[in-house]
Amino acid sequence: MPSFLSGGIMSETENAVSVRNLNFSYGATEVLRNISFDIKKREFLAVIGPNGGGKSTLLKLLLGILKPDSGEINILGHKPGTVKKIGYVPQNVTSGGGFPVTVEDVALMGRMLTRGGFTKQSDRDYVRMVLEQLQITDIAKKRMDDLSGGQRQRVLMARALAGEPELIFLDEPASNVDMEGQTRIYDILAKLNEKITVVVVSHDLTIIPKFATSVACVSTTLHKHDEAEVTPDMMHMSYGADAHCPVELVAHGHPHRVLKEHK
Ligand SMILES: Nc1ncnc2c1ncn2[C@@H]1O[C@H](COP(=O)(O)OP(=O)(O)OP(=O)(O)O)[C@@H](O)[C@H]1O
Repeated sequence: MPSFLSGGIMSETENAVSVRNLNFSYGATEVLRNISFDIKKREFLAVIGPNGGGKSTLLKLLLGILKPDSGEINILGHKPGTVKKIGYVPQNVTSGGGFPVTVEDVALMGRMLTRGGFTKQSDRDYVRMVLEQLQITDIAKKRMDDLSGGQRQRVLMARALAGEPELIFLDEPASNVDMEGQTRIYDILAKLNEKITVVVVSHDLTIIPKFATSVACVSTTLHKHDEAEVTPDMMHMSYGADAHCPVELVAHGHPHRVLKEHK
């Protein structure tokens, strides 16, 4: 059976993402200061950091939704917003948007956004296969307004994957999803990561040892480690000077595993 997990032809640039001296403020609120980092192709980067640290803002800059105050961003060899083969799953999908569109239509729109032209039967077949792999075929004809938050999140993931991206950004993709759904999402991302670059913002540090190949901590500045480990510096940046293990580390049954050093 064909699978969207087997697609993804990489373009020729060495890095999927390169950022140099990036600065961004919302008015007088400085959000990101002098950030430089690279994401290599086929990395699985986990982006962590405190609430309000600038993680979502960074993703929006990489996607070209926001413009930097200064600095350079290169995505698959191009300027942000000009590359089609990028998937994005946004955070907090709290409403269906009030549009009378079905799940199938949303996923198909994702495919047509990156591929252009008219919808062919092959596009419909591909979308059906993506829905199957995400186990949402049963809701294909439902309207977005009639879905739970977790279902909507999976539909937006389907929309991103339907475009056969080379690089996918996900902002807390499992936040509205139960444990079984979370495992399914991360298993799919791990499989996708055999072919494409994955960047996931997550508060759940337990994904790091299981899935990530690198970790970046964003708290106005950015510290990146090209290994799947959270250092004491990152803990300090994310959770403050008196940081103890976050609840998720214990609750998911992997206490302390991601910590290089724990005091
Ligand atoms: N549209 C906006 N206008 C003004 N300020 C904003 C806007 N969006 C975000 N901010 C502010 O920018 C800062 C960074 O927000 P951002 O959402 O990027 O952080 P985050 O790390 O993704 O947070 P969280 O983990 O809570 O999702 C915060 O202080 C936030 O209040």
